[in-house]
Amino acid sequence: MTANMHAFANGAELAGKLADKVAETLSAAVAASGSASIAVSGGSTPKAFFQALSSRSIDWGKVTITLVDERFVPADNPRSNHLLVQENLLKDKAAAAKFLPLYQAAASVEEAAAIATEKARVVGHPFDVAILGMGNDGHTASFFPGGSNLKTALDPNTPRGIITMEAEGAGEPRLTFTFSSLQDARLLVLHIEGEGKKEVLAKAEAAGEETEMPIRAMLRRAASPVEIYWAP
Ligand SMILES: O=C1O[C@H](COP(=O)(O)O)[C@@H](O)[C@H](O)[C@H]1O
Repeated sequence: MTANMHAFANGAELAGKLADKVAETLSAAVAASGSASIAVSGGSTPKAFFQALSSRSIDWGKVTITLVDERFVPADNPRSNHLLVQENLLKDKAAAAKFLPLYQAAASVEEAAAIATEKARVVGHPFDVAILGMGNDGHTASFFPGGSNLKTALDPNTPRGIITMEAEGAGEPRLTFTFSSLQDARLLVLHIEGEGKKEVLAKAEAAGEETEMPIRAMLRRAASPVEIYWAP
């Protein structure tokens, strides 16, 4: 519905300010309800933000961290988003947080999605914080253009939970929270960096089909305002 742009001089400044905002939101949630939840993205962008957040003083033992999306690979695979979070966020003060993985050692990605959905029932109604990324093709989470389950993923009537996605640009089969699971996060952030991503965002903000650039679903229909954090 609404998007607010927050532009920073560089990635380091963005990482610090975003970590401050997220820490404030998680601490407020812990104070209000005794627990807090955050779903984060993978990819190359969030590393510095994860490191900044891991040093913030939050009652981390009451915080559950999960992923917006994941590849169907175990946590020791270099392409695993879990591994990225393990190495950059689940350390320092944040080492006390609980982590809820999307990958499950199941016989199929469909089975893994069902197990992960069951395990995730306890968090995110709504998430206190969701941090989205965006690929150069306009995907967010694992909502890929041409994705096998894209229609279901973006359907507002698809229940909260994790579904599978396969797409040409995705590499491995994916596990992804649905649009309905993420769009009402109390703090909904789109974290992007670089001039190229700014151009992709401008294209996504223009007219066109959601299925061509699935980030449009968030920009157009999310119940929460999308807070865009950008640095060159
Ligand atoms: O595939 C993925 O990519 C996007 C964006 O990644 P980036 O490397 O361009 O920052 C990310 O948001 C998503 O979680 C990840 O699985």
